[in-house]
Amino acid sequence: MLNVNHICKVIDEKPVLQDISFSIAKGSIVGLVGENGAGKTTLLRCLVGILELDKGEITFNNKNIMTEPEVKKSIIYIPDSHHNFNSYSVKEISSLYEAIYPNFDMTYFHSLLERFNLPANKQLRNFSKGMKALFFIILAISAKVELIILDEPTNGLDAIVKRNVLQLLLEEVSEQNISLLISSHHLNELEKITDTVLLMKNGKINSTFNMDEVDKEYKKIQVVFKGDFPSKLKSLTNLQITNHTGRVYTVVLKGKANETLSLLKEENPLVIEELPMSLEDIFITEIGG
Ligand SMILES: Nc1ncnc2c1ncn2[C@@H]1O[C@H](COP(=O)(O)OP(=O)(O)OP(=O)(O)O)[C@@H](O)[C@H]1O
Repeated sequence: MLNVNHICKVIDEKPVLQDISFSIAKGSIVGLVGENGAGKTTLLRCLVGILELDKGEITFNNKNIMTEPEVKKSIIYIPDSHHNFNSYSVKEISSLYEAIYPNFDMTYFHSLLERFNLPANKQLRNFSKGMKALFFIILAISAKVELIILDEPTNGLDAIVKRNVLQLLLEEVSEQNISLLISSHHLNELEKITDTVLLMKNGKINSTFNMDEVDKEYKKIQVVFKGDFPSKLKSLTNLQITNHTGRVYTVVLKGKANETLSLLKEENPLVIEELPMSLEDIFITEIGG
């Protein structure tokens, strides 16, 4: 559906995106994660043609988004800040989106406003930060497009609304067979809903994870030795200590995990236990921290 082929973007002589390629299939939920300044927002802005590419191409349903811009009616991008809309009313904004997106469903839009207790007769400046975030997610869903791109969508939402909104997005994906691309620093939320996660570092896609196969690639182990952590294990390139409190160490093994696990066991640890691997563990292992 969406294909990104070797795209590059330079801003102020700085290479912000460097040779990025990936694709998003119909019906999938893809997460985009990376440290601050990695280039996530720039990438999202390129995907919808707000920023021009310096190299590479982006196609949606085999149509180039730059040379065949009508294809952008099938994609909606919700940025992480909505200040530009403050002086407009709910009615004005929904009418604007209805004019842009041919399948915009106004009846559904109003039913979602009601479901989430948002007023339909106010200006956006009267909404709290969380209400605005919720409003734009509802707007995106009501546009009935094929791909929704969300930048930090759950910032400012309280725990209950957040859970309901994520549930709503999941329902839309399974019932309408749409796709989602979500950039977020909330790794615990992303790991619950995504099929694939793209990890960005310094303007590049550092790695791509299929969330169902993470356990094959990594192992997270908690281990306690009688004395210090053996120095010969510390020098292993596929072993990273991610945490330690006293003599209790948490390590992540990447690749050849079973072989390295045997090396740990050979050092006769007092305790050795495998823990579930989270997206945050992957992030720390790959980005370093
Ligand atoms: N308009 C701009 N002018 C100058 N530099 C820019 C501009 N937009 C982005 N950059 C630079 O590009 C890099 C990537 O920024 P971007 O906002 O895409 O990162 P990000 O991964 O979304 O970060 P964060 O997680 O903090 O939101 C940063 O170094 C940033 O300073």
